[in-house]
Amino acid sequence: MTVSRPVLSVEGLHIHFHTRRGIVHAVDDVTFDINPGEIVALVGESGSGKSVTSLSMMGLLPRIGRIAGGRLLFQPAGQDIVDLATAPEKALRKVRGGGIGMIFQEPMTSLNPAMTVGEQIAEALVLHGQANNHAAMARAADLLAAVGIANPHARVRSYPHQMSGGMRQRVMIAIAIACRPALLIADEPTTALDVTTQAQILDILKQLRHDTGMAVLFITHNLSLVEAFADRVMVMYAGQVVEYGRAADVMEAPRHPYARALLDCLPVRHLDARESATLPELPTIRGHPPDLAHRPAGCAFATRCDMVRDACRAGHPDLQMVNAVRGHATRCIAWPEMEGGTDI
Ligand SMILES: Nc1ncnc2c1ncn2[C@@H]1O[C@H](COP(=O)(O)OP(=O)(O)OP(=O)(O)O)[C@@H](O)[C@H]1O
Repeated sequence: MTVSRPVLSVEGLHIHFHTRRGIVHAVDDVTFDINPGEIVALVGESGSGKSVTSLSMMGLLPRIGRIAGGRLLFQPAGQDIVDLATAPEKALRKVRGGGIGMIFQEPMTSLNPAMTVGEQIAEALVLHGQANNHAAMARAADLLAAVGIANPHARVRSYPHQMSGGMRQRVMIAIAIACRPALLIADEPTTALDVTTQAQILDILKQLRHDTGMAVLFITHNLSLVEAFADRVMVMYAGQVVEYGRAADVMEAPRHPYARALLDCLPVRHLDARESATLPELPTIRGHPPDLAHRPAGCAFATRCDMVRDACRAGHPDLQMVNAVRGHATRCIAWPEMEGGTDI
């Protein structure tokens, strides 16, 4: 039996920002793999380090940020391994939009308003040597069809402002998948869209991974999307992965108080607007994340945690296995005392 290797292995990643307030430890020892065809969700509040982790893979960190340690091994099947943490800009340029595609929250700011969507898709193909100008325009129409845009041969001549938000996001996906990437990074791809369009976009991504074997790193602050969409989830807090596991396991029985608190903040799903209006106000997680320029000595969640004890403030908790067979781990020493703690 051949076991395929992960398409991306992140090993002990540290990212620092050199600011006037000191060194901000934005990402602190993050390790994970993504396998071919797998959808992995990276979840956490604003500022937890999700975007910075993904930007580092593309060599797109802001100027004051740098990778201070670790490896980012990009290893698509049949190709040489590239360490994206140390690769020269020329190699990163080849990976960006080539081996790794990327889509963001607001397609209007990423699309060029002065070019037709067909020209923009074709440009990606020509830039990466996938087609000449003529063939690229024909392929652009195929790609629009693949992301569910009706009348693709006419639509290649549309400008972004002539399309709805949902259609523009489909165009962004078409550009991102144009060069058949082994990995797609989707950073809050549906946040600006209504619920129906959100579901359609996620369905397209699922279908694409099914058809092409592309892996997806899905970045979101919205845990309610994770269950239906992702295979595995990693919960980030203050620059660290605090829990990871199969999406269903983490949603069913979270083993870190932060993950549990995020779940408690979810609205009851599948209610219409009138029914939701009658719900009591949603809980929020009290307190604030720590200042990443002055990391606390113990657990970063200790000041906000209702299970905190002295040992939590004393030492820095490591990730520990909850269930090794199912690959479920938490960075909490108190997890056996959580509801249903030992019986999954
Ligand atoms: N340009 C910057 N200068 C200084 N610090 C930064 C900068 N960009 C990010 N950071 C630091 O990195 C941390 C992680 O930021 P990041 O954007 O990855 O969070 P996020 O989880 O993606 O949040 P969001 O959901 O709001 O995008 C921030 O809390 C901040 O401390």
